[in-house]
Amino acid sequence: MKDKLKVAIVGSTGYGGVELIRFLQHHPNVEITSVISSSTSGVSIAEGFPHLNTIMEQTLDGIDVAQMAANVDLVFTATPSGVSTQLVPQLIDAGLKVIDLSGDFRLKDGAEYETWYKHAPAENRYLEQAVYGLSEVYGEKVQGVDFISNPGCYPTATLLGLIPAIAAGMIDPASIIIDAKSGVSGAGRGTSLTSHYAEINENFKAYKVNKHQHIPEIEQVLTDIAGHKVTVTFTTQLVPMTRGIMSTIYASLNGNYTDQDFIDAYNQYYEGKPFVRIRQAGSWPATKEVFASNYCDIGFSADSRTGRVTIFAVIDNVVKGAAGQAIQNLNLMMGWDEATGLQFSPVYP
Ligand SMILES: NC(=O)C1=CN([C@@H]2O[C@H](COP(=O)(O)OP(=O)(O)OC[C@H]3O[C@@H](n4cnc5c(N)ncnc54)[C@H](OP(=O)(O)O)[C@@H]3O)[C@@H](O)[C@H]2O)C=CC1
Ligand SMILES: CC(=O)N[C@@H](CCC(=O)OP(=O)(O)O)C(=O)O
Repeated sequence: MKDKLKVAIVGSTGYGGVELIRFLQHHPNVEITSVISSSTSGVSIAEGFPHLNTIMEQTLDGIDVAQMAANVDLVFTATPSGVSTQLVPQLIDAGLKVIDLSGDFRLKDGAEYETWYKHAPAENRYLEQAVYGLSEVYGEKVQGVDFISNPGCYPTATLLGLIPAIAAGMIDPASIIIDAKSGVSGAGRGTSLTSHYAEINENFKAYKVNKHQHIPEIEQVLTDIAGHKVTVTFTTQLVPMTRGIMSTIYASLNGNYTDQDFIDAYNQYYEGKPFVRIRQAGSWPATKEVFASNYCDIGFSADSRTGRVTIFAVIDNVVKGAAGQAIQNLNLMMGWDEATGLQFSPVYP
């Protein structure tokens, strides 16, 4: 039997890390060799996460780069921004493959990173080495590389919703407005007033308006696709649910395009991509329809009266927006079927 790829998960006690465990446990080509926490070690992960009782009782390890280099092939870093900047270069220098879930290596321009993330950037050579893993768009670039920067949750939904229309010249990139909503798990497991039950329950709340760190990430990719500088208006709102992102996108049409024109263009762009599903005309996706799965569902309404299109893209932020796409990228990196270990139906209702 072929040897399995040995992986470690740093940040395994966070939402992204625990979701990596849920999927990787069933991945036929992977063995989780080490689950790592910077704050708790020597106890079973099931102690802090009783839903893993009898399923995953591995003991949490501390961070030890030399030990990882000796025992594993690849490290997922599901760590906060600012932490990955410090840790990932050490892992790469130790000869490990890395898939980083943070925002620390997504922006190619270190100065721009510092402006939006308010942390010092990683050295340029690491920013240059990182391949941005929006799987459906940059899947070929990811193949065979050693270091992938996994996209942000909002950018994943937004970019998958926009790229085919921009690539086909169907919309004016200068007109794009993105109205994005996220469940609270997008903010991670750390406690803050924002995710306090009494603050979020029965509440809708805009935040980081025109200051969100995903704005430059979305613009960087759209600029690459359009071939000229693209800027967007992007607003994030917290909604009272646990998982899910809906990105509602408005743009001016470049012609008399119908819903069916969009459906055809998107089906063509995403042909052979198992995790993007395009809705029929008159049907728009809901977050529950992708819950706990790696799917991104997209629907349209092209309006000849206003000359604008509304595009809806939904994902589960913890899966397609983080752990699921990271595993899809692992599969692409390793030359495996990109759906390996990810073929679960959404949980419904
Ligand atoms: N939640 C989401 O929907 C998405 C998250 N992301 C990104 O993925 C990363 C992980 O997010 P998420 O799981 O939600 O975050 P959480 O806050 O839930 O978890 C973060 C993890 O990082 C660990 N950690 C904290 N500080 C350090 C440190 N100094 N050194 C090493 N480990 C540390 C924590 O565990 P411990 O104290 O045990 O070490 C914890 O397990 C973040 O960069 C986030 O921005 C990206 C897309 C979507
Ligand atoms: C609901 C919520 O708070 N979401 C977070 C997404 C954080 C995240 O995923 O950050 P990176 O992708 O930059 O790592 C936010 O808006 O900042």
